[in-house]
Amino acid sequence: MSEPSPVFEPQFLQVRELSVAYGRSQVLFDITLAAPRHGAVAVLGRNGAGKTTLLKTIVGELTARSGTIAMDLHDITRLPTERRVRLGLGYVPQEHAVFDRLTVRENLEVAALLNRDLSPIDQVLAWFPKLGQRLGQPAGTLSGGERKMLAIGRAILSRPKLLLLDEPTEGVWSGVIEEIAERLRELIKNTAVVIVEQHLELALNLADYTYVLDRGRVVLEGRASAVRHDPKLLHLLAP
Ligand SMILES: Nc1ncnc2c1ncn2[C@@H]1O[C@H](COP(=O)(O)OP(=O)(O)OP(=O)(O)O)[C@@H](O)[C@H]1O
Repeated sequence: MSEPSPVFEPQFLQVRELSVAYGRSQVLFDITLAAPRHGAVAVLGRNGAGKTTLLKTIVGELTARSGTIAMDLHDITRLPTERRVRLGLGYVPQEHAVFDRLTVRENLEVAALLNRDLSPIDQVLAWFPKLGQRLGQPAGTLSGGERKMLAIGRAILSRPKLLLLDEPTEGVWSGVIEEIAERLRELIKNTAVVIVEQHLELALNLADYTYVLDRGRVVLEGRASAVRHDPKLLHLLAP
């Protein structure tokens, strides 16, 4: 008797041969990448490699020149951002992820208002108890770590099925990084996550699979455990 063929779960996010340009300047070249329904993939690469451009194109802030983006088998390549959000897309951008002049509470309330599928703000506070002590404080006065917690908290209020995280620990004191990482580990158990992260150890720890970009191309990919030991890795990340 022959072996039964393995059953593969379809990937939740499927990016195929994606090319993106700013005007005449092409920045991404034929990127192919996938993320499972429950699990994280990391996107690494030195400054300017194209990581943020990739996330912005998946969100719909930038338009693909060619290639396709599918989410849960829906082709979203030409959909406006709000339709992608309705299909379950969440995004924590690298910058301007919170309203500086609004308090922590107001930031969370605005996010809850914008999302139809409300989950209580209390859930965010249970996740990040530090925010509970800062509810009346303008977000602009938070520490780097607290701002990231608020940004992630705002994103999870909509219970995204796919969450894109652009440098969730940038500017965060090392003592707080593990606290954020712990929450992300919980989230990854039931969410598709794409994480762009400079903190190599953290990225390889959280992700099942890793893509390394260099000048807009995927030049190395594989299971995080294999990429970690690839001799090309440090060279590709060197400034
Ligand atoms: N609005 C823009 N107009 C023109 N070129 C841009 C624009 N934004 C980014 N670029 C260029 O696109 C390339 C990729 O930038 P991107 O921000 O995607 O890289 P990155 O890998 O996210 O870098 P970093 O780690 O520094 O955030 C860079 O060469 C950058 O200068």
